[in-house]
Amino acid sequence: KRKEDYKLRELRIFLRDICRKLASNRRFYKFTKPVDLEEVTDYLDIIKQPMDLETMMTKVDMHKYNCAKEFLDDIDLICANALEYNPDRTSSDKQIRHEACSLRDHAHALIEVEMDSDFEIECQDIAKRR
Ligand SMILES: CC(=O)c1csc(NC(=O)C2C[NH2+]C2)n1
Repeated sequence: KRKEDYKLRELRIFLRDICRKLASNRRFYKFTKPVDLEEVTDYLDIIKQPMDLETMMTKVDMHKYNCAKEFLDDIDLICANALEYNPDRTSSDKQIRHEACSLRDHAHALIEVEMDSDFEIECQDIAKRR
């Protein structure tokens, strides 16, 4: 095991905790699982790269994230997808857009508060080398 592998293990432990906290917040319920393509039949016509919190937890376990920025890029993707798929002036579209923006802001704020900035810089250097 190299020194940087221990850093990436610490990153995975941290990101699992962030993912758990977001997925347990009822406000973000719609983003916890992949959109059901049998219910929402036109989803893939509009959204080319679906993302959700359960998929992100699996990606943590599969060592797909080498720094918190890569994790936040997928959070931003969840949000952008929801804004794109729900653009209308209806209250249901407005509500899901609000929930999506809240997920994005909560995730960024949680990581900002809980993550040592030097640790993220070290992880981003590892990410660059891989
Ligand atoms: C995850 C996501 O963006 C999502 C799941 S259902 C949905 N939208 C609707 O069901 C209708 C409300 N206007 C269309 N958006």
